[in-house]
Amino acid sequence: MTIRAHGLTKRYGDKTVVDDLTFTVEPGTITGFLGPNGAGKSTTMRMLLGLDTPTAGRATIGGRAYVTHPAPLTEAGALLEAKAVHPGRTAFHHLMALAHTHGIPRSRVEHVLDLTGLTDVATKRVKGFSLGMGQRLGIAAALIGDPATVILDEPVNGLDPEGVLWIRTLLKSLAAQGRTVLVSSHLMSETAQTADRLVVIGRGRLLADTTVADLVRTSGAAYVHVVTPDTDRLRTLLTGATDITAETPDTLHVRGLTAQDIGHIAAAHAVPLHELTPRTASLEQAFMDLTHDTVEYQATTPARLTGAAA
Ligand SMILES: Nc1ncnc2c1ncn2[C@@H]1O[C@H](COP(=O)(O)OP(=O)(O)OP(=O)(O)O)[C@@H](O)[C@H]1O
Repeated sequence: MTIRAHGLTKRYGDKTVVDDLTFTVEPGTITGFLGPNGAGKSTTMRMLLGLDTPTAGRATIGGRAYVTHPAPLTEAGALLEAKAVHPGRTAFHHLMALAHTHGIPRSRVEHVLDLTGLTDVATKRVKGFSLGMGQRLGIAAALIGDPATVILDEPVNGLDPEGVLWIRTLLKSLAAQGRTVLVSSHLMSETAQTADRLVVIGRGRLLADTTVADLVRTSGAAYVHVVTPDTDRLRTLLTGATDITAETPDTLHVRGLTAQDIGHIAAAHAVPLHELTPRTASLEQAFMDLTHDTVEYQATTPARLTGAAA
């Protein structure tokens, strides 16, 4: 089932939290939904699921609004932040109650408990659960209807490294089964290890709808590190470069040309090269470059620490 947001907009008073967002999430892929804190990810996900009404625009799953599906839990399962679970209930009873109201058999409850590694604690009360166990229970609930579409808001929150790895494997298997997987995060490096595509937002606006590789390539942070005894000559030959900086007397950092382009040009003009290395920015850097202007709360150094005030 394809998820589509078309011109999706949400305003609270005069604040536009989601601003004319249009994107598509395809089946069989994991799409990472990225943005700094407060970018509007949760609000967008809530609108996809019909929990918030858009001020303008439309959100559809499989061509129709989520709430109009006859059996929504089998169409889309979701983990949203701060999901209320009755603390006195056991994990098993929580899931059974959910299954019961949706005509889902007990065998499916047992299956999702097993899938999320909660079988051994299924009869424990939820109030004794760690953050990670609560998160696993939320994921079990999201998967209970065997949904074609899975929407998870910050699923790795509170998980230890083993849990993070488990989530990654789970998401990959869900996508491999042909499901549509949309997963939000504010952690680029974590998302890049799992996602096929990235939808990046900042202050509610679409900043990129791309693949990980393309994001790094187009972020402007990729360059080629060139070492040559003849930097002056090479500089004059690299007319196609968008930017050339001299790092040391024999080192150039070249943007806008590939290592292959530079190698060919140098060979054609018999300029000796001692090093020719493509260097890409870290994903974290690419993400920060992209979202920098949209971060709500920029860190500033308090005057006290700079010695400006006693
Ligand atoms: N009910 C509401 N009334 C007013 N403002 C709201 C409401 N819900 C969210 N906001 C504001 O909308 C903005 C986006 O919030 P949202 O939770 O969607 O962002 P997010 O990208 O999910 O952030 P985070 O990563 O911190 O969870 C924030 O500035 C938030 O304060």
